[in-house]
Amino acid sequence: MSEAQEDYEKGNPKLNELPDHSPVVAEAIRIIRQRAEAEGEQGAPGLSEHFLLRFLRARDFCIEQALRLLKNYHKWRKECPEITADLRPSPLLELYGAGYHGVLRARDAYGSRVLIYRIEKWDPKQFTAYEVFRVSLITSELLVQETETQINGIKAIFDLQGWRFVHALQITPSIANRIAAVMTDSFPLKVRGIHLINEPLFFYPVYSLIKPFLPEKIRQRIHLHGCCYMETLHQHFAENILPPEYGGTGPSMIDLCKEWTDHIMNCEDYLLSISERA
Ligand SMILES: Cc1c(C)c2c(c(C)c1O)CC[C@@](C)(CCC[C@H](C)CCC[C@H](C)CCCC(C)C)O2
Repeated sequence: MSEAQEDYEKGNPKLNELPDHSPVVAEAIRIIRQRAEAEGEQGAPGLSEHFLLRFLRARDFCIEQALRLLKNYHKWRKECPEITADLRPSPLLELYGAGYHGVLRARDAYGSRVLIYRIEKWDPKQFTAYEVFRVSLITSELLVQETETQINGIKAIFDLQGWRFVHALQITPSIANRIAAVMTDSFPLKVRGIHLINEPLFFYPVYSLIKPFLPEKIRQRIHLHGCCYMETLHQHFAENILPPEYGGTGPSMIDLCKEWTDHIMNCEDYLLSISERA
């Protein structure tokens, strides 16, 4: 068995560093495309090189696992039209405007992208959990285009300040199931860390709804910091990349939220083109 064949069977993180057009990468793309076509996988975004490459990188070039991820991705999208049918950000502008979501300008020390969500800014009377979920999917679809993010993954900080009973009611078992699926084997991003801060006691029942669906590997990457999070959060993220709201010296949340909103609004045509009912 050749070296490349062995890598394709077992996966090898070293291949992630190879440039898009190296022969080993090109061969992997050829194999996975052939198999995907043979199994009738032809979703909305097609089977282009750059599309297939993100599945290979997410699974360190193990072709079997990358193919399973690709199938789960298509299946998940079809099963969740409330989330995937229309990925245009404009219907969600008020949520963005409230400052619900931003992405840090700088990557962390491991090259991961860092996302921040502030539950306090989500009014459940105005937006359903499906719409709030869509915010995360839109960001994920844009970040997954970046080679560095395909290699080094993402980290998310959820600020659960202001989490209320009305929020908890939105997290039905079916939503909990979708949260777990998209974090584990239905989206081609490596989830390198989930940091919950300011979570109140009555968030734990919601967490225990999601937890059973998560594999051990992901569970270990979820950190519950509570309300005295500053010190423990700073063990994971350098102060110079965090906004002042979280004890850092980086750009403020207002600026980050605005920047990210402007960016996704500029990508509206692309986001429409990859919507499930485009
Ligand atoms: C590709 C991708 C997506 C799409 C994604 C997340 C991650 C890590 C991804 O890699 C995390 C967030 C999530 C699952 C959307 C969550 C939407 C809900 C409605 C937010 C409510 C608040 C949660 C009850 C808070 C805790 C959830 C953690 C245990 C993730 O969307």
